[in-house]
Formats: sequence, C-alpha cells, structure tokens
Amino acid sequence: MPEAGTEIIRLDGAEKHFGAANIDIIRLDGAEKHFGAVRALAGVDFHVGAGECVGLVGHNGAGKSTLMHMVAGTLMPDSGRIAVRGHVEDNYSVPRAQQLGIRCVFQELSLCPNLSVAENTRINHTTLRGFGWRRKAADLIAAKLDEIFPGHSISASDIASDLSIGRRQMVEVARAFTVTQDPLELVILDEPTSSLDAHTAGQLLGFVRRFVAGGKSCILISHVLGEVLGNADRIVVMRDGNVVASDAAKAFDRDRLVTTMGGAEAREKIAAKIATQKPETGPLRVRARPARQEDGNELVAHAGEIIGLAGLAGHGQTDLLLAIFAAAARAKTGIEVTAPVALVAGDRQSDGIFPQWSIAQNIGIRSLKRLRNGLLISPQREAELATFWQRKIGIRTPDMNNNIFSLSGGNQQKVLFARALGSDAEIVLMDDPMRGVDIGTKLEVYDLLREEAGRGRTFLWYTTETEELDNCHNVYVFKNGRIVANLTRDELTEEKIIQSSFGDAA
Ligand SMILES: Nc1ncnc2c1ncn2[C@@H]1O[C@H](COP(=O)(O)OP(=O)(O)OP(=O)(O)O)[C@@H](O)[C@H]1O
Repeated sequence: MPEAGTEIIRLDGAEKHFGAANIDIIRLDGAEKHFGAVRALAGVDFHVGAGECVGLVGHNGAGKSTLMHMVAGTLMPDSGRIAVRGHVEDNYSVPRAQQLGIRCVFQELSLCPNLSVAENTRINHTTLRGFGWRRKAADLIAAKLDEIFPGHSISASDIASDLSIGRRQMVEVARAFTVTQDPLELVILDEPTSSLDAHTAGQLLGFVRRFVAGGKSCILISHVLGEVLGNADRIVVMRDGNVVASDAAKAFDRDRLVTTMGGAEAREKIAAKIATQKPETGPLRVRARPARQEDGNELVAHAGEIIGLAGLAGHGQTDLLLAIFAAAARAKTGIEVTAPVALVAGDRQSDGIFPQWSIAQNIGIRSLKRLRNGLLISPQREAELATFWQRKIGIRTPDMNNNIFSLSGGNQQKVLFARALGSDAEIVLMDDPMRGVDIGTKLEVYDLLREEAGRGRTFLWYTTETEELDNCHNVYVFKNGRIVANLTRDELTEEKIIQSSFGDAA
C-alpha cells in the first residue's frame, strides 16, 4: 500500500510512487512522441527538483525541444505520464503549466514583431488591464531587464521588430521571469544565450544561479557545453530520442559529455587543437568601411581568408555584413566586393528559411543556375545536391522533401550552411551562423570552412562565441558601429577582445 500523501501513477502496468517529501516540480515517465516516421522521443523519464538547475544536452535532433514542449504543455506525449508536484496531470496544457508556474523560452523566439516590448509583456499577464496597464507592463519588464541585464539599452516602448535578435532574446528571457498573478516555479531556457555576446550571456547565467539558489528551478539547454558544465547542478544527456545519462554536473567534463552525446570522433578533433595557417595573400575580395567609421579603419579580406567579426552583440557587425551583401548587387560607397556573395543568416526565422518549401528546395535556392535543365529546375539535380549536403553535414531527416519546419532548430541552421556552401559564391558572409548547432556538427563545419578557404573561398564570420574566432586568420573588433581593433591570430585572446569591446580603442 502507498503511504499517506503519496500518489500512484500507472505506467504500462508499472507502478510509481511519488512521495510527499522531496517532490519533483515536474516528472515525465515513459514519454513517447512520433512525428510521422520519426520517433522523436522513445519513452523518456525526466524530472526536475525544486531548487535545481538541470542542464539538457544532446546532438541536433536528439529530442530536447520535443521533451521541453511537453514540460511546457505545448505538446502532448503519444504515451507516458506527466506529474507536477506529485500530481498526475491528465489534461496538461499551456494555461495549466502557466498556472502551475512553469514557463518556457523556446529556441525560436516568439515576440509579436509589431508590438512594443511592454505590449509583448502584457500578452503573458492578462491581469494587467484597465487604466494604466501599459505603464504597469512597461515597469514590470523594465525592472526585470534591469535585474538580469544591468546596463541593457532596451526601452519598454521599443517595437520588437526593431530590436536585434540578441535584444529580442533578452526581452524574451526577461519576460519569462516576470511575475504578476501566477506563481513562478520552473523556467525552461532553450538555447538562451545563442544570440548573446559573452558579457550578456554571463549576466544571464549569473541570474539563473541566483534564481536557483532562491529555491526555484531551471532547465538549461545549450550547445555551449561550458555553460552547462559551469551552471547546472545535474546534467541530462539525450541521444536519438532517449535519455542516455543523468548525473551530477560535477561528474561530467567536456570529453565525457561529448562522448555520451555520441561524438567520439568529435572528441579526437577537440584534442587536435585547431590550426589555421595564414594563407598566402590572394586577390582582394572585400574592402568595406562601416557607415559610422570616421578614422581610416576598414575591413579587408582576400581570397582564402577567414576573417572574424567580434565585439559585443549589436555593435555594427551584422550591419556591415548586410551592407556588403547589398553592395554585391548594387554599388555602395565605401564598399568594394569583387566576387559573388552568399549570406548565412543567424536569424533564420526572419531572414533565412523559406517556410513553405521543402528541405531540398531551401538548399537549392542559391544554386538555381546549376540546377536548371533548360527553363525548368531539374528535380533530380536538386535532389542530388540535397543528398550530398545531407551526408556531408548530417542533416537528420528521413526525407529531404519534407517541409523545412519538420527539422529540429539546429538542423534548420545546417540547411542554411548547405545553401551557402553549395552555391557558387566565392565570398560567404556568416552572421552568427552556429545558433543552435551541436558541437559535433560545429567541428565538422569548422573543418569544412578551412578546407573551402584553402580552395580560395573567403569567409567573413561574425560570431558571439569567442572560441570560434580561433578559426579565423584575423579578427576585427566592433564597438558602436565602428572597427576599433584588428587582431591577428597570434594576438587573439578573450581578454584582448573584451578590452577592445569596452575600451575606446585598441
Ligand atoms: N513538427 C515536427 N514535424 C516533424 N518532425 C519533427 C517535428 N518536430 C520535431 N521533429 C523531429 O523530431 C526529432 C527531435 O527534434 P527536436 O527538435 O526535439 O530536437 P532537438 O534535440 O531539440 O534538436 P536541436 O538541438 O537541433 O534543437 C527530430 O528528428 C525532428 O526532425
């Protein structure tokens, strides 16, 4: 017989007792989910305790987001049970999760683009109504932004679509932590730092630690393994729809995590430190002066070079890449571009993905000339190109003719890479392109970039992940829309970049 204060949950004949003491905030047992032929979750057990930060890691397509959609109430499992604080939830849903204090910041940002920051906050707090609701919503979000990201320069009256992707991510995270009527117990953060620079990411992770120390709970999903190792209490590793490990964070190191995720080869590559030789200087490919640059500084890139763009997010790196992209089609003062250009967008939702199209069509769109057979696109050539890239960078899908949104976030990002690298562009512009890409694939892509640069391609690469700059021959640091430093590979250190980002010049 169960003890008083406990509940029995029946799971395919098995019985489970949830004790009154030490009750988990949430517990899923045997959660299964299929999308057509894809088994996204193969019967997963998962729980989060009060005052616990659980790190969730796994390769692209491992099932992390699907599992989190269940915790947040946006997806129902095909089978399995969900219990919140020991009570089985038979009709779990988003409103129910909200009522129970469970919130989620998904990888694909969800702010309404035409509404202000305050108005977007109001959507989550229906009790903010009547006279003065706008002021109250503005105060609520401003206070939370100040608490999490001191020194942010976001105003509650800013319209969401006017904000950079990094700032939208900050608003979305802050909004999840605002409280009015409903309680706040557990926040799921799915890749919360993917568009944040190192400084802002540090602010958020510091806040998460304080939140958890105060007895609340958090699930942190990240492909930046150092973030998970350094901030989670326990780490859960997923692989192909299963949980394959769950252990105290202290019990893991980077190598064990990568191996458990299924990246034994990746591990060897990590050990074999990245070596990027400075190439012989080839012909000029790009010469570009940022619009706000008043001194003589400009970005110069030659054939075969991988050039990094660094500094705090939103300081003009994306603007310069977009200006170079535009200049390839139409002459622009201060910018010289000598070869065809492709862009890998970081903000795939608004800039990169064609939502109605298949995965294969999304890859082929930049290579139409090559795919043409007479006047029409040859489906066979399109399929060949798609299959080549599916193998090359491991796009996880049973069918490349499926819609692009059937892919996990990281796999969508791989499609954008395939589109640019599969094209005839000699210059590839990359706007923080590794958003949500897993560690194994990242290492594959780094190799690919070096290989392609060796063949004479030029890469201009803005990244918010400092480690990635190790792949570059030299790095331009941006501040307030201007280039403030040009560091060679030998000079490149995190301190030097931060010093240049915050100082007047370097
Ligand atoms: N709406 C959908 N339709 C079809 N398949 C889907 C859908 N959502 C997810 N899948 C599939 O389910 C599997 C798990 O995807 P999920 O998004 O949970 O992975 P993930 O671990 O979050 O990956 P990532 O690190 O890339 O975000 C993938 O194979 C994906 O293609």
